[in-house]
Amino acid sequence: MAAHMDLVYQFTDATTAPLAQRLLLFILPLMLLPLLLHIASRSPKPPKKKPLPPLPPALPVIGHLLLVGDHPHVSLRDLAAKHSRSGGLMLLRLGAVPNLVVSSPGAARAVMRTHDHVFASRPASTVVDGLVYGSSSVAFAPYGDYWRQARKLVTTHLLTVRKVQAYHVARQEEVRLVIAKIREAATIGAEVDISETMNAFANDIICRAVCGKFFRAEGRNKLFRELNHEEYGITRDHMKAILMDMFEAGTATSSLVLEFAMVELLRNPHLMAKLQAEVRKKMPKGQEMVKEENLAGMVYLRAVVKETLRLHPPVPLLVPHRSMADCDIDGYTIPSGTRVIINSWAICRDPKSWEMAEEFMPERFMDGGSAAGIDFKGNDFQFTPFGAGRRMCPGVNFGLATINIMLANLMYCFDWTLPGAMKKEDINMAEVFGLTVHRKEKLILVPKLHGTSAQPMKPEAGAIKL
Ligand code: HEM
Repeated sequence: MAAHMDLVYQFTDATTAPLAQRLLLFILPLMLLPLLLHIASRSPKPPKKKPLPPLPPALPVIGHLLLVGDHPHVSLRDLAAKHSRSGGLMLLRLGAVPNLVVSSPGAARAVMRTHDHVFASRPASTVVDGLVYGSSSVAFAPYGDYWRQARKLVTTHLLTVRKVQAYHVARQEEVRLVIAKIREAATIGAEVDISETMNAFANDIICRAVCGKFFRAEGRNKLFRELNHEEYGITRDHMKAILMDMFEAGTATSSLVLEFAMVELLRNPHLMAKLQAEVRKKMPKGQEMVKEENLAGMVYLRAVVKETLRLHPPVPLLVPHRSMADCDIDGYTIPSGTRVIINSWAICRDPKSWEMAEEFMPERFMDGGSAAGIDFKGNDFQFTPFGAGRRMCPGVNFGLATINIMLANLMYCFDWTLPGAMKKEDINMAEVFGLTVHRKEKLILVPKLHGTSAQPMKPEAGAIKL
C-alpha cells in the first residue's frame, strides 16, 4: 500500500516526483491521440496544390536560355520530346520569366479552347512597345477592352469575308501587274527574284486595302479617312498602330507561304506538274489569266496551300500568349502571368498526328487522304498555322485570297526552272528565325511562258527585281 502511495505521489508532486511527470507527459498524448485523429479527419483539408509542369535542369539566373538555339522552334521541340510527359507541357525559365511550352494537340486545345479565356492575353515587351505605339496594335495588346475594340475595328472594316471579296478587283489588278513583269522576264530569259516579288505583291495588296488605290501617287489615306476613331474610343495614334499592324501581320506571312509553296513544288516537280494540269484544265479556253471565279474547283491548289502551311507555318511559335489566372491543365498548375509558347511548327510535323510527317504530300488533304477532314479553321489542334480561339488570326480569308490567286496564276502562265545548272537537290532550305521564319537564301527562278515554244529574245544574266 505504501509502495502504491509512493507511485501516486510521484505522479502528482511535480517537485519531488520527476519520473512520474515524464511518464504522464508521454502517456497523456497517447491517450488523446484517437480523439485528435478523429477531429482532424472531420475538419476540411486545404486543397492540394498540383505540381508545376516538368522543367529540364536549369542554370542559375539565366535558367534555360542556353538550351534555346538559333532555331527555337526546333530546340523547343527536341526539349519537349525529352522532358514533357507525352510531349505536351513543359516549363522553361528564360531569364526571370516562366514560359509554358505547348507541344501537343491536346495541350494546344487546353490552352486555345478549354481555357482560352485564361490564356488570351499577351506578355508585355519593351521591344514591341517601342515598335508599335506601346502595344496598342491588335496582335500585341493585352486582353481587355482596348484589344476588343481594335480587333473589332480591323475585322469589320478590313477582314470580313464580304470585305475580302470586295477587294477582288484590286487583287486582280495587282496580280496582273506582277504577271506582266514576270512575262517580261520570261521573254528575255531573265531570272526572277521570287522572294522579293512575292513580298512586294503581298505588301501592295494590303496597301490597296488599307490606304486605297492612289496611296503611292497621292499619299491619300482611304481607310484612315473613312474610320472615325472616336466611334471606337481610340486615339489617332492608336489607329495608326492598328493599321500598321496589318502590314506587319499580313505581308511577310502571305508572301512566305507563296515562296515556300514554290520551293516545295520545285523540289517535287511531279507535284508541280499535277497542280499545273489542274489549274490549266479548269480554265476556260483562251483566258489570259486566272480570275477568282475560276478558283472554285481547284481542289489540289487548296491542298498544296494547306500542305505548305503545315510544313512551313510562317509564324511557327504563334504570337506568345499570357495567362491571366492560375489554371490547372493535365494535372499541372500553370501560375498566373506565365508566358505561353505554342509550338505549332512541332505539332504540325509530329508523326503521332501525321503520316510521313516530314514529306511534302498535298494528297493527304484530298478526299480519301489521311488528313482529308483536317482544316486550319481553329478546330483541329494538330494543325493551327493561324492559331485558334480568341487570338486566332483574323486575316485568314484575306491571306488565303492573296495566296490562292497568285499561286494559281504562277502555275497557269509559266513553267518554272532553277537558274543555270542548279539541281533541285541544291536548293538550300536553311531558315532564319524571327517572329516569322524565312529562308536564308532568296528564291531565284527562271520563268518560261506556258504554251509558247518561242525561245527568249536574248538570254540575260541576273535576277529581275520587280
Ligand atoms: C498566310 C497568312 C497568315 C498567317 C499564316 C497568319 C498567322 C497568324 C498567327 C499564327 C497569329 C497569332 C495567333 C495566336 O496568337 O494564337 C496571327 C495573328 C494575327 N494576324 Fe495573321 N496570319 C496571316 C495573314 C494575316 C493577314 C493577311 C492579316 C491582316 C491583313 C493578319 C492579321 C493578323 C492580326 C491582326 C493578328 C493578331 C490577332 C490578335 O492578337 O488578336 N494576318 N496571324
